[in-house]
Amino acid sequence: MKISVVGTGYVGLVTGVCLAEIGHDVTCIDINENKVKLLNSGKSPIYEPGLEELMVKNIEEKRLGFTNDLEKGYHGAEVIYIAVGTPQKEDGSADLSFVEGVAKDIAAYLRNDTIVVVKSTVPVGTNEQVLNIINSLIDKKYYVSIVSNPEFLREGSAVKDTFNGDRIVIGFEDDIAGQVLEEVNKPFGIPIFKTDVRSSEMIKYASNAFLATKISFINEIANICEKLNANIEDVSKGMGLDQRIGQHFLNAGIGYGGSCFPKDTKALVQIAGENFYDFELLSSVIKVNSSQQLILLEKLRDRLGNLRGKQIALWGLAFKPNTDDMREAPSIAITRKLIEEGAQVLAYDPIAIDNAKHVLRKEVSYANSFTDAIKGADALLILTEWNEVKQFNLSEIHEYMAAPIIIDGRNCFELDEARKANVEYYSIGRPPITLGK
Ligand SMILES: NC(=O)C1=CN([C@@H]2O[C@H](COP(=O)(O)OP(=O)(O)OC[C@H]3O[C@@H](n4cnc5c(N)ncnc54)[C@H](O)[C@@H]3O)[C@@H](O)[C@H]2O)C=CC1
Ligand SMILES: O=C(O)[C@H]1O[C@H](OP(=O)(O)OP(=O)(O)OC[C@H]2O[C@@H](n3ccc(=O)[nH]c3=O)[C@H](O)[C@@H]2O)[C@H](O)[C@@H](O)[C@@H]1O
Repeated sequence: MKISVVGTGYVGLVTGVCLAEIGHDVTCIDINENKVKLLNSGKSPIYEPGLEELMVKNIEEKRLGFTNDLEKGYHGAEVIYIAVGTPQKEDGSADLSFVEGVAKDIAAYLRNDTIVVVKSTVPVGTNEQVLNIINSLIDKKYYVSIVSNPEFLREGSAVKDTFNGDRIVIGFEDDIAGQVLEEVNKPFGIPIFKTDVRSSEMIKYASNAFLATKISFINEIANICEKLNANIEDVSKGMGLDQRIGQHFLNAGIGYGGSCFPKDTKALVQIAGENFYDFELLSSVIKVNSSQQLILLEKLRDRLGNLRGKQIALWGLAFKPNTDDMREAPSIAITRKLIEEGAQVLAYDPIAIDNAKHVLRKEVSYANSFTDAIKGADALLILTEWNEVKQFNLSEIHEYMAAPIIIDGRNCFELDEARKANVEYYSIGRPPITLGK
């Protein structure tokens, strides 16, 4: 099938590459010329395990191309995927200007019947709006139908998720369009859940909101565990063994970040509000997450007192491991506060430093390695659970820090390990390890 994918961000690029891999003839369109140049030279603009290799393979096998020439990009497409951003506006609602812009572009270049698939995360009713925009602008001899196909991939495992997802959701009113999308996706071998367009749009927001709720819930349980000297790791495991609860997304930490949970939870509260419904539970989830992002600082102040002039090392800046994405990373709020309180911050992240430089306060300095960051530090804060962090031999920390104080926002180490390594270790929802204990 001849497919065009509009937007080559985390979702569009992965979708385009994976659709090519299952045999479709794919053209990816982006208005960002630099991105397209990079992509055409076989380089991925984002860090995503396995993506670049698969991309190069499909370019070589002539099933995948990139362009910023809209006429060429849209020409002859039987299916057009919209995968552009839907960022958060100031009031929390979703900014649909990119999606609407693409709808106008599609109308301007349409020369055949087409199925438009909305992959971007959009408020209920947006698919209808997109179809109305296109239909109001095109020659009536062309027939356009719309299919909602929300995306559930996670950054850092996007390619793997695309080939191994739990479900593919397609929402449609036009049965033929639904059948075509089912055919397009069949080679993935993933169960396909069919529904109407509005329910499909809601499935995406409800799924992200539910996952965010799990995280804020377990973080509050962790905070209570700390007061009661219980251990959140065991509490999560014990809860997760109940299949009705499930073991996933019960890792306590410094809260969720990233390009989607923060914006999609806020957008859903906004959508509910516009329809005269106060989504109290989700509003609390968001509030809990904001406080949780700063919980390490409370622990740091408890231990060091005033932070003025203190040298603080940070391990990890990205909102999660295996990605260079810094959007809404907890490190942004944490570094802002540290700088405001007069601390000197030296940070290391294996992948995200280039992006971090654009969003963190300019006072933050960057190290060349994890160990470089902790040399002479008064305390270490762990913000991202990179494998290199989890595999670090804690006993070696004495070579770099005279009196190691570690405040771990991602529970990377077993308490016993910290005890044996003779370090002071404060984590989330677990008893502290203080020297001699
Ligand atoms: N990042 C993620 O892990 C996930 C994102 N989503 C949703 O997918 C959508 C896309 O997200 P990302 O890929 O993160 O966005 P992104 O911001 O990384 O990429 C969007 C791309 O669209 C391009 N673009 C904007 N207007 C255009 C136009 N008129 N024509 C062609 N290209 C255009 C931009 O240049 C950019 O390269 C959002 O709605 C997001 O909520 C859904 C699931 C996962
Ligand atoms: O809509 C989206 O963009 C995507 O949002 C999330 O994916 P992503 O943001 O890439 O990453 P997650 O692995 O879900 O992690 C999100 C945040 O939650 C945090 N998290 C996750 C799980 C957990 O148990 N505890 C926890 O604090 C992570 O550290 C991270 O900051 C969803 O998992 C995807 O299904 C969805 O497609």
